[in-house]
Amino acid sequence: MRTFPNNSSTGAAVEGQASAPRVLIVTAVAAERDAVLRGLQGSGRFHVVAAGAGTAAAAAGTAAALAAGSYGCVISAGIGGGFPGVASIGSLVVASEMIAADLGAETPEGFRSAAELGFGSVTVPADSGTVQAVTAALAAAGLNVSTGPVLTVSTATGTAETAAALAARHPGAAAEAMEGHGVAVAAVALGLPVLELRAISNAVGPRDRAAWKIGEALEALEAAAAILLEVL
Ligand SMILES: O=C(O)c1cccc(C(=O)CC[C@H]2O[C@@H](n3cnc4c(=O)[nH]cnc43)[C@H](O)[C@@H]2O)c1
Repeated sequence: MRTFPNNSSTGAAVEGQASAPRVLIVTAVAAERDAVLRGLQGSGRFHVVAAGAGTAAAAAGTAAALAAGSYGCVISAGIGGGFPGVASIGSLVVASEMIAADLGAETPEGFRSAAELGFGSVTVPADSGTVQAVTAALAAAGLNVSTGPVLTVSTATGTAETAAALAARHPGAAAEAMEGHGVAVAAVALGLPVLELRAISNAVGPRDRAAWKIGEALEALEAAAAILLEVL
């Protein structure tokens, strides 16, 4: 059982189930929230909200939930696209870092990130100890899990060219989704450890919406949530 720094004003977290700090899980849509809730089996220590798609909704929803309650850890969770050869459909990805991958500017020389343009970092590292603990627990449960950077994008990748460009800019990128960096920015603003967990529904590449395995991904998300119960 891990403990986390607690953002309540009443004191530090104490080891043990009864006093362990609460965990906030933020999904985009209700189907993702409901899959997580099924896995959590009614545990009152987790609060799960569907905040909407995209970083603005994710950051605002996370900030609102954190303002209304006391939490020791925040998780962005949902389905996502997996980079071919790194994260296959139906597998899980635990982010090592959450990267705002399309925050920047196009220039005649190509894309420049906001960090390269001098506007500050576009990367939020996940809490490394928790990443290791969660990844190990998911693997021990027999789930197919990998760890690597997860890219937050405003436009889902739909061509092989964009997929290749993202992979080249972010070596080792495991997945892309649309909320992780927003959740992470809100959590870090309050000094809370943050994670991102994605269940892979589709490959990052040429758009083929009919091929998305949403049911399979939601089942993997539910199974992963059941493991979170044991490890957090
Ligand atoms: O149609 C449904 O039943 C359904 C059920 C659960 C989730 C959805 C979504 O469309 C979720 C949108 C959410 O998914 C993430 N996502 C998934 N694949 C990608 C991708 O390849 N690139 C970017 N984002 C992806 C994303 O976080 C969206 O917010 C539908």
